[in-house]
Amino acid sequence: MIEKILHTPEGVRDIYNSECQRKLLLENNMHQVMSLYGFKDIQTPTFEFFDIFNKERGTIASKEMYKFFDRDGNTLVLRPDITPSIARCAAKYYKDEKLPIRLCYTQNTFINNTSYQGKLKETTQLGAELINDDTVEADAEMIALTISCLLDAGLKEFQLEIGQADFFKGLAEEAKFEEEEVEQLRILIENKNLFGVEALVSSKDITKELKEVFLQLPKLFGNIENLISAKTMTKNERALKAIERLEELYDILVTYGYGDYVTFDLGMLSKYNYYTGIIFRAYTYGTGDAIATGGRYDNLVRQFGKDAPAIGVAIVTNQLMIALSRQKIEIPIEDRNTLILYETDYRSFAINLATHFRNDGMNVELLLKNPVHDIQDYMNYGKVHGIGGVLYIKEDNLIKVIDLQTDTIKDARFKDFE
Ligand SMILES: N[C@@H](Cc1c[nH]c[nH+]1)C(=O)O
Repeated sequence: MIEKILHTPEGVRDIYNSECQRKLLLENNMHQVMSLYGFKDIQTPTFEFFDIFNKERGTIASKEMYKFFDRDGNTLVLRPDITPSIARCAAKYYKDEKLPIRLCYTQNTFINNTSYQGKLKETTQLGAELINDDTVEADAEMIALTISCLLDAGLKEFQLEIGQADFFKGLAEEAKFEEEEVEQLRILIENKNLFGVEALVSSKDITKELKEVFLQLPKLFGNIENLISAKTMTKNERALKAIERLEELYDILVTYGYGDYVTFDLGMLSKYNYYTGIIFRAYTYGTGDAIATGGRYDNLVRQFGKDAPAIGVAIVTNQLMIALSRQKIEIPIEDRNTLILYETDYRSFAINLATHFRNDGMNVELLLKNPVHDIQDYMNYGKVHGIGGVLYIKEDNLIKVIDLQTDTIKDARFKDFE
């Protein structure tokens, strides 16, 4: 029975010991990259009013959110997505700012998805949002930032797939599809279900040319040349503009030196309806899920009262950790702690020594030796708990210096540490 209270609910888990150390280090390093691109931190609340994430915003479906009530009867949700919260903050705190705003965050999201294949319901996102910039240069910057972060994490082989929400939207607009049909078609194309697309499109009264592009859509992916061929398939202005934007984007990414990391997919559509322009996802070996997702959302901030274009990305740290571990890429953590172990008689000396070392920036674990345990027990303990060395204060004026990396023991005098 007591075992039961040790369990966590399906979809959430404890992260501890070296895994936790590696996760935080990874997040810190990538956060550093975001700082190098000029992004400034923001923290938003873990739960917000349901309205921030409702259907109109275009985030996830209501049934996938964790909802609850406050004592006044307001419906609250655990944030399933951070972009709408940032849009709210941009409208609230930067209302009159006309120039670009760069915000970044490391926060958890909560999605009540079905529990298949151990999918996590709480994940950490390392995100960046660039508001008040509608240029293709901003699109390129966010993609370059994503690539820089993934390279910094140690990944070598990954691809960033880029789509353009407007390509599909332009065609759907021309076909005069109902909202529901658009949604159906979106799912079929996203799943590359050619038969489904054919069945749906054939039942509609649209030109042969338009039908053909819809049928081709799930196949319109690959390198930049595939985009050029897609241009001959339609005269739809919005769709053509979408391709031109992608071509320009590619040119800029080549300037960044990142051309080889990107491919294009005009059939890529997102479950998030707030995307208005480019959308992208990063994939690598070792996990089927995207390790980063992002896109342009030019209409979302307006819903909170500020007319501002925006683009952002979220790197999903948990997925990235899985990929790194399956690719055997190390996140190098150091065993940086020193253990000062002392007998009661030497308490003052031990405390003073620990303070002295801490003032010098060393991590010190201070421990009174329990006679029940021998020195070997403490050495084993140190190895499991990230300790590089033990200073055992045993006798007057004698310190045993134990190096846990080499298992060597040397004697030192008190004065050696003054
Ligand atoms: N919020 C998106 C990622 C994103 C950040 N900015 C724009 N898009 C997600 O959770 O997938």
